[in-house]
Amino acid sequence: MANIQVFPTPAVLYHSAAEYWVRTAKRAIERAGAFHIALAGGNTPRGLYQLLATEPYASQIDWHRVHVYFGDERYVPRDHPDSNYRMAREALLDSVAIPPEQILRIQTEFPEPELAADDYAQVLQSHLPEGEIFDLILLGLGADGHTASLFPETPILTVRDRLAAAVYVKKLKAWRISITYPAVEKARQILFLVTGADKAAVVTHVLSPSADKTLPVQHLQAQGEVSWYLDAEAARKWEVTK
Ligand SMILES: O=C1O[C@H](COP(=O)(O)O)[C@@H](O)[C@H](O)[C@H]1O
Repeated sequence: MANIQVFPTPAVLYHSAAEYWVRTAKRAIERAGAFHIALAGGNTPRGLYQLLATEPYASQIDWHRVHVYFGDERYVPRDHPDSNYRMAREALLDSVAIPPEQILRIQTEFPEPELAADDYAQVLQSHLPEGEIFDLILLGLGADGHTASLFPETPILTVRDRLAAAVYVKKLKAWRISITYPAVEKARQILFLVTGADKAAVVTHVLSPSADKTLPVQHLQAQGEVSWYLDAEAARKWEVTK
């Protein structure tokens, strides 16, 4: 059963998510000496990343022990405005003392997206602790029900033998590279961040136990703890129907 919390504004949500990150990082570092986290891309998490780079959060985290991965990436150069890595770098990674070799971005320099995905699958296998388990994966939710780049009606949804894969998203006319269901499902903790009125319909669908299981996020068989942090706008229809 997921833990679902609704916050009045994105700003309040970001503070709670920053506290969640700090708690989870401290616990992982106490337990294993390292914190392995996969970041979400898109717009929603930017405010969280910016907050983590400031006080009172930044000094509570031992950044030297943080290992950063990405849940998905657009197949664009790393300094492209659409790059998830660029967003995270500008909002957080440039401002904190994570050793560069512990920032494991999805390398989009490969001539084919499949090669970039194969490379990232190897990176995950060789860098994640035994069992390929993330301590925390941050995820978003698209209005069409995608999470990471697990888009509806795409072949990546059936991939279970690799930790990362490439996917062509017809409606975007673009390639993405994403971690796959098995990589997500093994995580110790998953935190979804969803804000904005444009997500209200999909939030209601995804969080209603009786809704048709048509969206990728509904097929996630998470083994660890799952939390949903919603702002009031995103939760508005769900709160009415629950
Ligand atoms: O394209 C993407 O979309 C989702 C949701 O993004 P948001 O801006 O609507 O929050 C995101 O989680 C994913 O990482 C990203 O590549």
